[in-house]
Amino acid sequence: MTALAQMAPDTAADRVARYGWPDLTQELDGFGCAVLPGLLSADECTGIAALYDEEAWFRSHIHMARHGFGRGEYKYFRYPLPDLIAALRTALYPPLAEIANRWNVRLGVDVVYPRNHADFLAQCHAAGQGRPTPLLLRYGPGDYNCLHQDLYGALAFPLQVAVLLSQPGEDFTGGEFVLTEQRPRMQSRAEVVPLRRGDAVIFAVHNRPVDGAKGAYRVNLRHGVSRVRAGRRHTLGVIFHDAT
Ligand SMILES: O=C(O)CCC(=O)C(=O)O
Ligand SMILES: [Fe+2]
Repeated sequence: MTALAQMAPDTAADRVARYGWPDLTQELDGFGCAVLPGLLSADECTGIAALYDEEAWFRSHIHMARHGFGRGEYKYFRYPLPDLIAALRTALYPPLAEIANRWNVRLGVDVVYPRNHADFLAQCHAAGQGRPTPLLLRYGPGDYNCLHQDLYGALAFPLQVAVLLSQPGEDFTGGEFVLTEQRPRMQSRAEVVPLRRGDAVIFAVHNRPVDGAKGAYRVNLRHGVSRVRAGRRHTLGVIFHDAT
């Protein structure tokens, strides 16, 4: 077991509270994504990436090429999650639930997410979604992640987070985080999110409201990763709904 399991989980809430949530909310409302610079330290990034080779932490291992998902691989964590990852997921959820609830109001969706992640997970479990979805991804030269949506059942929390664990320009080149937004009867919009090691991107899982002349309409988002040109790139994915 690495030092990771011993990291103090109580700092996660402080870290999350440090960010300027009004500005982040504006970014998410305007563009469907926002960056949390330096959510993890360099040591934490190295520690989490190193878990990839410790089988005991994971419930499954996916080779993307076998499924047509791209090229590269990832592993889903099993419960109990490493402390730091569990603490971050719990701490990130409440501000995101506020945004998600406002989005639902704007879209006329009659769903209110509970304030605490534990209560949302209880809803997932009651709906037959009980498998953990946080994951570690590993890309090498030529690897990429096709545009996709991380939906794992009827219940889906509309925002998710990915943390870049490797340093662009040092550990790898290429491998940009990409989001596309498909607007009804319009051409798609792409967004490339510049990240440094330890930065987290918050983004919409499948759709979000955009204001139009006749009220808010729904746009459809997908995310992926462009081709890694050289080196190795690791990411931590934090999804808030559990899977069937
Ligand atoms: O590797 C990345 O940056 C994207 C990972 C991803 O698809 C996810 O976290 O859901
Ligand atoms: Fe994803």
